[in-house]
Amino acid sequence: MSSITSELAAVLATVRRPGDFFASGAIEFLAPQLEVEGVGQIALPLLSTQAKQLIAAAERAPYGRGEQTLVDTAIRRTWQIGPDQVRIQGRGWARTLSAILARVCDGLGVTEPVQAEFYKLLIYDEGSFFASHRDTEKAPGMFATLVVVLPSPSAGGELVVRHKDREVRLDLHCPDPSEVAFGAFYADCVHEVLPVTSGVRLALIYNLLRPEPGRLPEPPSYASQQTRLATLLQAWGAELSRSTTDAPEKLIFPLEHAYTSAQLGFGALKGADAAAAAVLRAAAQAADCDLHLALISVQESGSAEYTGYGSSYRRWSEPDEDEFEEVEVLDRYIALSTWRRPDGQPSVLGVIPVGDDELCPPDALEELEPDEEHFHEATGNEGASFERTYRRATLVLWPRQRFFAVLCQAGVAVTLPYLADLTERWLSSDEDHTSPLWGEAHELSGHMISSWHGQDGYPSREKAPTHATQMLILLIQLRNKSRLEAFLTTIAAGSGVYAEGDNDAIVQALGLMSPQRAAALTQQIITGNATTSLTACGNLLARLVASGEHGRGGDLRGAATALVEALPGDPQRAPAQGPWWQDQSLKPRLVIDLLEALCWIDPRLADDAAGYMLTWPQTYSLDTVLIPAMRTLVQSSIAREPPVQRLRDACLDHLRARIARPLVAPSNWSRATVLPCQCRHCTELSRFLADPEQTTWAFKAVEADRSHVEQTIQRAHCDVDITTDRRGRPYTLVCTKNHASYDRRAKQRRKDLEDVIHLGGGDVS
Ligand SMILES: O=C(O)CCC(=O)C(=O)O
Ligand SMILES: [Fe+2]
Repeated sequence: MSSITSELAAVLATVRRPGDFFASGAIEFLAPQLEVEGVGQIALPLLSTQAKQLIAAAERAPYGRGEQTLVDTAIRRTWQIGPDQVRIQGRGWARTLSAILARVCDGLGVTEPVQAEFYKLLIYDEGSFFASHRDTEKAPGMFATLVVVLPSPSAGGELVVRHKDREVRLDLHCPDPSEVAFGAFYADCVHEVLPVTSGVRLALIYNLLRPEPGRLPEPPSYASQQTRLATLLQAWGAELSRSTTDAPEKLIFPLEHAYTSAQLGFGALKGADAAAAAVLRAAAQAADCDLHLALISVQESGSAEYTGYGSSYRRWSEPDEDEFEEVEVLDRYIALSTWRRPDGQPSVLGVIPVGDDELCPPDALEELEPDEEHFHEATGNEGASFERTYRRATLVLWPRQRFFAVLCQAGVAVTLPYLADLTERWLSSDEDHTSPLWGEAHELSGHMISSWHGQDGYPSREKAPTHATQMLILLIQLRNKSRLEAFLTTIAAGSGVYAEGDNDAIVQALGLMSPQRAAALTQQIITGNATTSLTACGNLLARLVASGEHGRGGDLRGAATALVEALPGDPQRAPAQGPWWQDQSLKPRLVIDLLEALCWIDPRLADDAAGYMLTWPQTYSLDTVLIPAMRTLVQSSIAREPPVQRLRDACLDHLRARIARPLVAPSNWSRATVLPCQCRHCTELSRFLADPEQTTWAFKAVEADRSHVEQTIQRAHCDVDITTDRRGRPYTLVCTKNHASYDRRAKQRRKDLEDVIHLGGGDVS
């Protein structure tokens, strides 16, 4: 058993504090009253005339080197106005600043109180910049710098911040004049302002201080955890790429805080969750893994015990939920859904099942508080039960190269549209099989085939193509012969993958292969499916013959023999019934398809099959199977083939024998009296039936007796119509004799005569 889940969780347990070495963003604001001594009120966005006035009132900004402050426009070229000359007021400004501070503290991971001290106003005109430097501590308690860029049209002037081996480039422009952009970074960061290429960049610089004494905040550093996680993830990925491994397919790390699906997103994680996500994100990147957020939901149900008997005052009220106790969890279902990607793009993933071995740590979901829990009282034959659900946000990882394996866990409802999209893009790219799109489709289809299983439940009534047909059509479009072979082999393996509706696509797929290979695969499909889908298999063979790809007597003989061997015979030895929705009764169409295929492939085999069917008339009923089949076959191209003639003759003999039986209309009202019951009432019924004069019999009796007599009439197919007279109790069953059995026989004879003519048996009347 792989220990990756415990190890990953152990490392992440030490990652508690969120935050990075920088923070940035934009925020809506109400323009402050900005007043500069010697210039007056400044309008925002900044006008170019006022920019000129500001520069006239400003001085060249110096930079610090050691103890000195120097002015050198080769190192720093920008204008500054000191805090004593600048007043920023207005109702909204204090609010804006504290909102900025809250976002900055979040981003830097600072939880203690922070004060922003205005340091200076900077005006960068075209060509202004500030080379790489580190800020000197300008006030006691200073731990970071905050830059607020006010609305003013400009280009260039990005702030580049470096910390250890990382670098970010902050573009603090706000296209919308109702927003200000801000950036902040810890004091130990080296940073620079790139040259402004046009317009003017107007920035307020603040020192961020910790007013209380104590250790200054520092950027959280999880470099060692990150390295350790990356190593763990890399080893896991390598393990998974081996063919035999018990490593989990994905890793699932439940978060601490609760998030609704609307709240779930990488930008909205709180506290330690944000810290874990940030570290995992970097480690995943380094180890070539995908990282997602998702909601895990656990549904449990099981047996419960009623424990509330003690409180007698409740006796007459409904039992209360907390008077139950769980006894045993009997059923548990865990799945992931509501996927969020780090880049905010929509995810193609749907509901994906969770393996027990994927949780980090393995006991992560134990001792959770359920979101919902219900107990149910015991009923007649079932004990008390409970059901409950848990929902949690999680971070989910898998090696990038295993993406398709994970996608397959979402099932064909997700993978088929994905494969269809790849196929369509490949088709319209006009590229060949070396195209990366084709490669992706090849890889995905491989995973799909190896995890393919039969239709769940009974097939829908809709005529939509089955999943197997959709898969075959995509593989045909991709001209991917190896995957087609593999998929046809999966279909051949039985277990409910194959359905008659797939024959069209199967024949098309087989058409891409050599006749020998196609024949071998057909034989496998028939061998694997004939017991459950005989009619479909017969139809497949007939279609294959009709496709004209296969020579007479040749390669299809094996498939044909397999089909003949699978024909049912002795009804005593019929195979066990399949699921209720599968109608396994023999259809005339099977006989038609079978003979059309066999007469072409091997007439001797066709003759064997015909003889076999005549041996088991109970299975191959003349009236419901063979005669209807012959009506079609005598019109077909194989009408003159000996096996067809043989079956036709048998049908004609059967019809003629029945026609020869006398048929006379009854001369009086006496009717057949052989009844399956001799009880008192049925004996009375029998007497009525035998009576040549009596046409109706009124049987006044309680419901049970009436319905018993009614059943006898139905079972014996008596020539009697029944109505119930509801006047007076008990009601009366009114039986009136008719000519039904004579009518039936007369109708049968008309049909028999017609069939004889249809089968070419000549005039027999
Ligand atoms: O203008 C900026 O974005 C940063 C200015 C700066 O680095 C400084 O004043 O020390
Ligand atoms: Fe600076």
